[in-house]
Amino acid sequence: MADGVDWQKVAVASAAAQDFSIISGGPGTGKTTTVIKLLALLVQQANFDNQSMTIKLTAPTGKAAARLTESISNAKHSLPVDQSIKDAIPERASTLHRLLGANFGRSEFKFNAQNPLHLDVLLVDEVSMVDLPMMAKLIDALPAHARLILLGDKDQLASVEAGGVLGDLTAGIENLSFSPSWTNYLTDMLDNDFSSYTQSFTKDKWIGQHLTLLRKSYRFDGRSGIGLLASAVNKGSEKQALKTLYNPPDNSIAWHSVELSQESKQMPNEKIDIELLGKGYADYWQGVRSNLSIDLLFSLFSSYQVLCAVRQGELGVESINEGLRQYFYQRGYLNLDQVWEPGKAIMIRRNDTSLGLFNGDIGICMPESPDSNRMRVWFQLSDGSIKGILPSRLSEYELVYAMTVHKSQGSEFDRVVLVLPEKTGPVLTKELLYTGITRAKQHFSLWGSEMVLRHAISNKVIRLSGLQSKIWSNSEQ
Ligand SMILES: Nc1ncnc2c1ncn2[C@@H]1O[C@H](COP(=O)(O)OP(=O)(O)OP(=O)(O)O)[C@@H](O)[C@H]1O
Repeated sequence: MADGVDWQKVAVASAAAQDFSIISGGPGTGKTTTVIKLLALLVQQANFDNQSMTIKLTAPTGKAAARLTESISNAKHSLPVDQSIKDAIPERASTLHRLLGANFGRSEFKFNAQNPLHLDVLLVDEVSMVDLPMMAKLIDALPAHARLILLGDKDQLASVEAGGVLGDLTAGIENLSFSPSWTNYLTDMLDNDFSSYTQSFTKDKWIGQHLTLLRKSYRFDGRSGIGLLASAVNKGSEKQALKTLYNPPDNSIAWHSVELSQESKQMPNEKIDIELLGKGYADYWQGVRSNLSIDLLFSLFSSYQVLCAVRQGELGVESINEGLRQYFYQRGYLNLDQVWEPGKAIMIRRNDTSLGLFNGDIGICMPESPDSNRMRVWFQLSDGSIKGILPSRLSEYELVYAMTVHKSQGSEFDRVVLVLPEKTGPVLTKELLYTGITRAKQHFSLWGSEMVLRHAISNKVIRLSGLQSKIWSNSEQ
């Protein structure tokens, strides 16, 4: 293997030279930093050739698109390039549904093979959440000359729907091999020796040159509690994960071990401490009482999140949400008689294109104006703007003081609490744990029994789509 390779540079060299590339990396490995430089380079090349270039940014959910909008606009401002180049890079990302022109009441998208999208470069973030049918529709809608760049973390949970496209496409990414011509290209461009990558190259490993794995996290020190725990879980190492939890190297992680009763070995004999979970929202409720702006309330709300691995059961998202609602009532934050009142936070459960809302969008209930009693549910749209909707117009939604790990994909929070279920089960996998842990930027705390935790770490998602075998079947991974 080539030593001292800067994989961010490899990613740029790869995506600049080819129409299709995938950049995978864990949190803080520099996906945005890399891609913003890549976009600047593509614009510069187009300017040089006297061509205009239309770039579009997209992500599977509103939340992920809002994060992409924020991170691209931040990264763009610190780019050391001419303003004209910055101006050609968009800041606003849309959801995939919006990009493809979702039509209310119709299953077909406006943009498709017959009516392709108007763009030259498409950047898709959080690709781990995109399922196979959606990816197929997206590829169909691309014009023939388009350049497609996919970003994501291959180790995260795959989409709940059919087919984990990113996991399948990147299955052999840890052991890449390159064709001799590609090796020469990288060697010339980057001044590193890539010759060891040609050794096991066979023709069917064509995809290797389209993949780059960013390996170094600039956000977490690899030796921090969150970094060590995420890496232990990712490697499936129960021993290292438990060692990190029992003897954390710093105060970025906490472990609330729930002991199992001797008789059943299945039920925790200690209930979860709802008060402790609820206290994490104290700043948010303070903000609600002080009538802070919706922007500020969203930022307070997203600084803390309770996550659950499952929906049902005593430690599932439904009962934890109910427990939190009762706790907020006891604290005087909520009045259980009122359906809609300041501070109630919900998540949309079904796309509603007529309202411009998508499954997973989060809404906060607050008065229409500071001196009004009329409530609206406010949503932060993918472009960063805020939209207020009359509660009576909302149909399928649920409370969101706690959410499932699946729903948390594409979001990050300063502090995360992950509640494991009482019993093991097929949904509890190392990918789910890894996704939950890596949602936390500053502090992660885990509630659950050691037995359930051990099971989760040793349980891998089994992928059912045929894409992986089609691409990698003859390759040694
Ligand atoms: N090569 C680098 N050298 C120093 N700092 C870097 C480098 N690459 C990225 N960073 C810094 O690391 C932090 C995370 O980078 P970035 O936001 O690009 O990562 P990311 O993979 O997009 O993260 P995520 O998707 O998890 O939000 C940023 O503060 C960025 O400035």
